[in-house]
Amino acid sequence: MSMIEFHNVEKYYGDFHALHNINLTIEAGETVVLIGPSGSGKSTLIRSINGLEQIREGQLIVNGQDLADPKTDINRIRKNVGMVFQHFNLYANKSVLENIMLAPRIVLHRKEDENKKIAMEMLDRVGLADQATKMPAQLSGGQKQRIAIARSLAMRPKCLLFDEPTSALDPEMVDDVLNIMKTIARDSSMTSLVVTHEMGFAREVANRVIFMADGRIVEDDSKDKFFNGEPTNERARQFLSKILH
Ligand SMILES: Nc1ncnc2c1ncn2[C@@H]1O[C@H](COP(=O)(O)OP(=O)(O)OP(=O)(O)O)[C@@H](O)[C@H]1O
Repeated sequence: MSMIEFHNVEKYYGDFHALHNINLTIEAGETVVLIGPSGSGKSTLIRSINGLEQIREGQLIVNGQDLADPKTDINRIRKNVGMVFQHFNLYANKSVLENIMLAPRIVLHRKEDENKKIAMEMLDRVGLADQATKMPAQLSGGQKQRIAIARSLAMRPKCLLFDEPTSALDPEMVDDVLNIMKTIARDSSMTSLVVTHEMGFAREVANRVIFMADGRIVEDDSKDKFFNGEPTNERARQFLSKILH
């Protein structure tokens, strides 16, 4: 079973046609980087995978469940598909540890002692075990994003969606976050779909690079074909030459 399948998906915001005939299959364990100009539909595509945006036509199957089927429980999908946002979205009035423990407690009914143990393991994984009792406001942007990643990992998802996770960060904090994302990408049991402008990340750990323009997927290549060979699509080629120089 594939992790994610888009079949002829169309998405509208009112009259605006945001996604055109999206066909895309992502297998378990893949790391897929999604790039393209501003407004090309990258966020819309990624947000539709965990039901933050609703598609109008076509079929979208995530972890074997059809999102368009009214019987599908979106919370069951969200248990397995975590999301990391540009602006962290931590709960400001809860400690770092509480931020991480909240969803497993409520959604998975994980026992308190096990929940805390796993939360501390995840904090350790992102190098912030010593920040457990801090409040989000006491952390830097890079630390907040690492906590947001730990929070997603604590749900033990099969798939993680990253929507420009480093673009709100000061440059000196970007690498710390990317290094954690690289370890996640190398974990073959995790599927990740990453919207990013960080081409170093894409070159190092992506399996595939997808390029979007005007709400369409216009290029879907292996990493090597994309970066070594010339992408077939003219806009992808232009975009690539701009960001690599
Ligand atoms: N809630 C919304 N209502 C109306 N239009 C929207 C909404 N969200 C996005 N759009 C429009 O849909 C198009 C695709 O937006 P989207 O955010 O998916 O692009 P993107 O490729 O992620 O862009 P960026 O790189 O700037 O984040 C844009 O033209 C945007 O203005």
